[in-house]
Amino acid sequence: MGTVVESANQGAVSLPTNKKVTVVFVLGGPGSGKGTQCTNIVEHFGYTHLSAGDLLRAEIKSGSENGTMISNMIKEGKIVPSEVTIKLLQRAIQENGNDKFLIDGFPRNEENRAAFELVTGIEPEFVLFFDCPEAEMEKRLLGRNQGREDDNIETIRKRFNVYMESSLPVIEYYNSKGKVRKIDAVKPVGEVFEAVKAVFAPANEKVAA
Ligand SMILES: Nc1ncnc2c1ncn2[C@@H]1O[C@H](COP(=O)(O)OP(=O)(O)O)[C@@H](O)[C@H]1O
Ligand SMILES: Nc1ccn([C@@H]2O[C@H](COP(=O)(O)OP(=O)(O)O)[C@@H](O)[C@H]2O)c(=O)n1
Ligand SMILES: [Mg+2]
Repeated sequence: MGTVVESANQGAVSLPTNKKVTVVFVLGGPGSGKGTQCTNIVEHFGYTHLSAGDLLRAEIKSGSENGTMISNMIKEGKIVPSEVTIKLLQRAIQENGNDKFLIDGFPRNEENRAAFELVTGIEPEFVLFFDCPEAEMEKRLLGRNQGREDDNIETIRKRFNVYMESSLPVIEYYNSKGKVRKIDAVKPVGEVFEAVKAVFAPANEKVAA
């Protein structure tokens, strides 16, 4: 079952305005393994991976007028206003030929969730939720080594607070609608992916097992 993107993009580039897409939200705390597992899902199930955090970091690098604001918010572990993030997600969906998307790290608060639904009309097929204890997430973030400005203990603590206060309620919201597929994310990468596969397979299997 697909949904329709009502395009708000009236820019110079001609983009499809009514694209039917399937969306899976990939949620979980910072360092729970969202990005790692999305890479595996892309390989096995043919989705396109859109990381909200990666899109925001690319926007900073592109020299956008919002760059300084986004950069400051990421350093503080705060959630960037939905308007900015949704525009980036919409553009990425419209520019991509695929019709199946993993949206990783979004929606991260109630404002993200409600605005995305209102602007795009998209309801997720389901929400993949990586459940991981804070101590394990902290250890992973401190060892991530990707040169991220927010992978330091001060920002990590702020991000954990934002996660508890703002992101968990979004997961609860989808849980009450029966849409959450919860994964025990504390195990090694391969074992976590086995659990992920059970959620996506067999309907979506790209190649025969
Ligand atoms: N199951 C796992 N066990 C141990 N380390 C992991 C696991 N999954 C991811 N990692 C590592 O933890 C760090 C954070 O993972 P990442 O996929 O970036 O998480 P997120 O996108 O949720 O912040 C990375 O260095 C990654 O290699
Ligand atoms: N929906 C989102 C996603 C990320 N972000 C910002 O980007 C930061 C990094 O997000 P991320 O998804 O790359 O982080 P990880 O969970 O992968 O560690 C967040 O802490 C927020 O500051 C946001 O403002 N809104
Ligand atoms: Mg990530």
